[in-house]
Amino acid sequence: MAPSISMIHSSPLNILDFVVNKGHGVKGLAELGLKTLPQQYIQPPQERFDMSDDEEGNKDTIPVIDMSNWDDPKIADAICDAARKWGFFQIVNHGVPVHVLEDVKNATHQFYELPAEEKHKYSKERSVTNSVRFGTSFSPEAENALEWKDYLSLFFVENVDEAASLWPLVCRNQALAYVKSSEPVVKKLLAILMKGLNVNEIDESKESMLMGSKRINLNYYPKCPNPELTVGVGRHSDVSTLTILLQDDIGGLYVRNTETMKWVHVPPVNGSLVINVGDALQIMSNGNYKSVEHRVIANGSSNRISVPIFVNPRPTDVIGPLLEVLESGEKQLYKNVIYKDYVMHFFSKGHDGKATVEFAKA
Ligand SMILES: COc1cc(/C=C/C(=O)SCCNC(=O)CCNC(=O)[C@H](O)C(C)(C)COP(=O)(O)OP(=O)(O)OC[C@H]2O[C@@H](n3cnc4c(N)ncnc43)[C@H](O)[C@@H]2OP(=O)(O)O)ccc1O
Ligand SMILES: O=C(O)CCC(=O)C(=O)O
Ligand SMILES: [Fe+2]
Repeated sequence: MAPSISMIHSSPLNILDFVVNKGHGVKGLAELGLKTLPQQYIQPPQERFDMSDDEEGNKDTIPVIDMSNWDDPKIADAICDAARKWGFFQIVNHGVPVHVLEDVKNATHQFYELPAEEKHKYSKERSVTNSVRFGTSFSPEAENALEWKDYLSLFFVENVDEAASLWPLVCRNQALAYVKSSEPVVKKLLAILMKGLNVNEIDESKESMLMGSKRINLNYYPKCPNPELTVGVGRHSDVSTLTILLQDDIGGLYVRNTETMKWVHVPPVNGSLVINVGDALQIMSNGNYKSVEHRVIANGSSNRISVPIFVNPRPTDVIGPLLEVLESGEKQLYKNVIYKDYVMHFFSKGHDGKATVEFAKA
């Protein structure tokens, strides 16, 4: 029997069962026509978005960098400066064809249009592989309040073609095309960022640490009955080396300006990709490049999707500040950690802003 709103609301346990265990996700919950947000999603006041942060006066914006002349030293400087100051920037003329971006956005919608029982096949409990996971919120077992987001997460170490044979058919080719066609710009960005740290050659071991594994997430944020009480994604920094984020035209991603501590909107720019430094690169660069806190608000009038590619070390890699950086004599801020341990720590708790990186503090 299809559940009714009153059945769902009657017991707090039913919400979790419906959303997490039965695989309906928050999309299924939103489609029941809820008028009020279930209590499990109510965030503490300090984690809700204060709309006064988004007033006209807050005119800060992250840089938008044109990559068409990427080997121009001015472009390289702009990229390294943005990674040092903001940890975030947008790129245009990046070489990933517009149709590839449109196709992966459409495929994301198509995946979420599948019946719940179809998506549930990819849940942690049922998926035939750890590398394909459909889930909701961030770490529902560890969070005090849930987040208003569903995701499909596709992971691979090096060989994407092999991994992709297990990805859902409805989005497989489109996700694959997006991963493959973004690879040249990822390599260019990493080469520029490494040069900015006096690393002039990326050998095999560095290549593994910088981009030995990837995770592509298809995120879905359904329309929310009380967006002011919850979040799409709570304050966090990514644990990746770099993240390449494709967003649709709805908006709602905010980045912390680490000087003013204000939240700055990342406006959708047609055809652009949002790039951000993750914790792994903050650690390798000994804090010279910043992995900055960001969050996504919930939206009361529109569904939203985004498709981040997290470019990571391999799980077994040991990461720490690069020798080339420490040679200048700066104090070592981070110790060496096994990347898998770092990621397990990240997933073992709810989103807690910049606290994850404490795990690697020297
Ligand atoms: C979901 O909302 C998110 C996600 C993010 C992600 C931001 C990133 O930067 S992702 C990049 C992370 N890096 C990697 O994935 C590369 C390294 N990966 C690994 O080392 C492994 O895949 C692993 C993460 C350590 C998982 O190892 P495995 O041996 O396969 O063990 P599992 O039992 O599958 O998982 C262990 C533990 O982690 C949780 N978890 C695993 N994968 C995910 C995932 N894709 N999404 C959410 N949670 C995941 C899982 O809950 C397991 O804990 P249990 O207690 O449940 O057993 C940013 C913001 C977001 O809102
Ligand atoms: O949806 C977005 O714009 C950002 C999502 C995000 O920060 C993440 O998945 O790590
Ligand atoms: Fe993120």
